[in-house]
Amino acid sequence: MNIAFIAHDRKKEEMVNFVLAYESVFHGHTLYSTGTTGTRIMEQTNLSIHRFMSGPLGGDQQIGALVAENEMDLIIFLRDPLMAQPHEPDIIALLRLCDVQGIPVATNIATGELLVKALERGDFAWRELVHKYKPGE
Ligand SMILES: O=C(CO)COP(=O)(O)O
Repeated sequence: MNIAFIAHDRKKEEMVNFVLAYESVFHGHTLYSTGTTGTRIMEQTNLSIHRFMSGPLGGDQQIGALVAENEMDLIIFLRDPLMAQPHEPDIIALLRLCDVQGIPVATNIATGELLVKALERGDFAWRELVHKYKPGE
C-alpha cells in the first residue's frame, strides 16, 4: 500500500510516537511524507520514506497529485486545528481530493489508530483492486 504521513509542527512529536508504535505494520509498505515530517520520522525509526517538499512549499499538493491519480491508499494527516497555516488552501485541496477518490484519511490520532489496525487486519485489500483495474490501464 502507498501510505502518506503529514503532520503540522505541533503534531510532529505525536506523529513520530504514532509511527514508532506501529513501525512493524508500516514496514513492507511504500511510505511518503511531506518534507519535515518525513525527516523527523526517519530520524527516529528504521523506515525509509519518500519525502516530498515541505507542506508550505507544496508538499501537500504533491501528495494530492498522487491522490488525484488514485495512487495513494491511506493518509495520516495530523493537522493542527488551533493554528492557522499559510498554505491552508493546499490542505483543503488535498482533503477534497481524498473525498473525490474515496481515500481513507485520518486527521487525528484516534482515527489514525483505527485505520492502522484495519490495515494490519487486511481491510485495505480492496485498494489492490483499485490499482489493478485502473481505467485506461
Ligand atoms: O505543512 C505541512 C502539511 O500541511 C507539513 O509539512 P512538513 O512536513 O514539511 O512540516
